[in-house]
Amino acid sequence: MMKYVIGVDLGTSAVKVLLVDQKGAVVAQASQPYPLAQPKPGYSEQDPEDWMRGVTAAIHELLAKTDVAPTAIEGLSYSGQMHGLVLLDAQGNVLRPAILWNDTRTTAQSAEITAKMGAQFLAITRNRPLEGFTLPKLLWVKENEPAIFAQAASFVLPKDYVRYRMTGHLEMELSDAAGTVMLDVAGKKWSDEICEAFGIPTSLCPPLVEATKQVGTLTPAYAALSGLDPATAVFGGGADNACGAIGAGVLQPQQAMCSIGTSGVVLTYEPDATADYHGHLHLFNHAAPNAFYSMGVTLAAGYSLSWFKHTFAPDEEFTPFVNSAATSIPGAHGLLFTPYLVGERTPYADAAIRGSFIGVDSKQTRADFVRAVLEGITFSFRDILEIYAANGKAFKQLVSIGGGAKSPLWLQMQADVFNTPIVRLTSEQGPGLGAAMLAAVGLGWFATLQDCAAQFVQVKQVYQPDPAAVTQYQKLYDCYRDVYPATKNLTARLIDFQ
Ligand SMILES: Nc1ncnc2c1ncn2[C@@H]1O[C@H](COP(=O)(O)OP(=O)(O)O)[C@@H](O)[C@H]1O
Ligand SMILES: O=C(CO)[C@@H](O)[C@H](O)COP(=O)(O)O
Repeated sequence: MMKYVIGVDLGTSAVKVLLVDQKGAVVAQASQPYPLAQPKPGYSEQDPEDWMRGVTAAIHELLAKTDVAPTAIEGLSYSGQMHGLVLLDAQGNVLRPAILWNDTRTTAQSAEITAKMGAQFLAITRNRPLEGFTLPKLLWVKENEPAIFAQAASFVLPKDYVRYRMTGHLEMELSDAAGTVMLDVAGKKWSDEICEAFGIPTSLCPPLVEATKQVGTLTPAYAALSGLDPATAVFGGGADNACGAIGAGVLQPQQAMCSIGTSGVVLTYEPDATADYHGHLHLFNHAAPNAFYSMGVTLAAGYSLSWFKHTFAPDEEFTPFVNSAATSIPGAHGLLFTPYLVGERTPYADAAIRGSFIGVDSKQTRADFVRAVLEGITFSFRDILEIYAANGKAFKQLVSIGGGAKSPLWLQMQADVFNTPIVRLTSEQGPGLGAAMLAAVGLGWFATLQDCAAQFVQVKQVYQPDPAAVTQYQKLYDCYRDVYPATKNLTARLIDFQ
């Protein structure tokens, strides 16, 4: 009898669930969106209850789409949006809305961490204390909501909360824990030094669990609610970018991926923790055992496109809207866009920068604006590749995943802007597939994630750079690079008018 696993990808815009068989075929998938609240400029929050509603509804939809018996689904694991702070009281109740990875209210706390620990912080956590990471969020709650902080008994990350609700086991998984910047990344343990320096009781930090470790099974109550079998084995899961890398087969040195979700990421596998990008890129524990990955992050990648669509074409379908950019040309008839809608992380750690359209001309059409948005997002990924290049790393190809990888036009644009072949997989659901692979390996179906990738990760097409477009895009990228310094002070002054 064929056996199955489920990968639950708890994204920022939606939860995606994948039912995958032992051969790696995605036999069914379902998705449920949830809202994102921005109560003030720079704030970004979600209600963990919305995640639970979304996950359960998506599992119902998944089961309804197939006649696979729940008892044939042997395991389930997760991929989760990173860094989001979920504060729990002693009974496991959520104390306030989750503060997400793209929330930048924490500039003062980030500066405070740098002032206090500086280079030592980078040496322990292998990262700079950027606004999006969890420790500055914890400090923000401690300083601004002391009554809530006083009630906190533990904190978890988004997918760890969902796993807790499904199994009753409260743990934090290692690859995601790295993104709290409270971890000794090379030592794979909580840093007592950091907790002590910032007055965070170590009792708040839950036990750590590895990605392929079984934490338990579903509670009878959640099994009854979801329609899954109570014996379903539940595994730790991973940070969405770690899972995206696994689902893209990025499991060897020199392999790299580009992910266009709500955020945008360029990531490469690091076999050990010796890589040193001096804090210009993140370095985290991989969900693959004893490995690491480095990455740069564009805060508003797919989010910029979604913002543009819901603002100017709310009633159109995504695919024709994106395809309308084909009627424009490289450079969008002289229009450039920078995707700094919520500030930026890589290469500019700047919560105050905002996006811009430069070169608006009366001959331009809406298609030019769509094209400029796609190009601006893609140039922001090129910025990350330039950091890798400055550190001696050039990639032979990049595997492209995430919602943005649905678009052939955007995939070709990536090949042209990066002057690098772009690999499209049979499914763009890299993080969800990675989550399913963690369950498959946890169940012992494969000895290693690499063995599992050889079976599960299938290439659909490779997009080769077009030399004429590469030349055009090089000139345009040179202009793009000049937009940040020219708009930094100007857009910061406009924030007061928001
Ligand atoms: N047909 C499409 N073509 C190109 N991009 C798309 C398409 N549909 C959605 N997207 C982009 O994909 C993004 C969502 O990607 P996804 O990987 O699901 O994100 P997340 O995991 O953050 O929820 C959206 O912000 C949107 O810009
Ligand atoms: O903050 C980061 C990585 O450091 C983001 O990449 C989040 O992990 C959200 O991912 P998506 O929802 O865009 O997949």
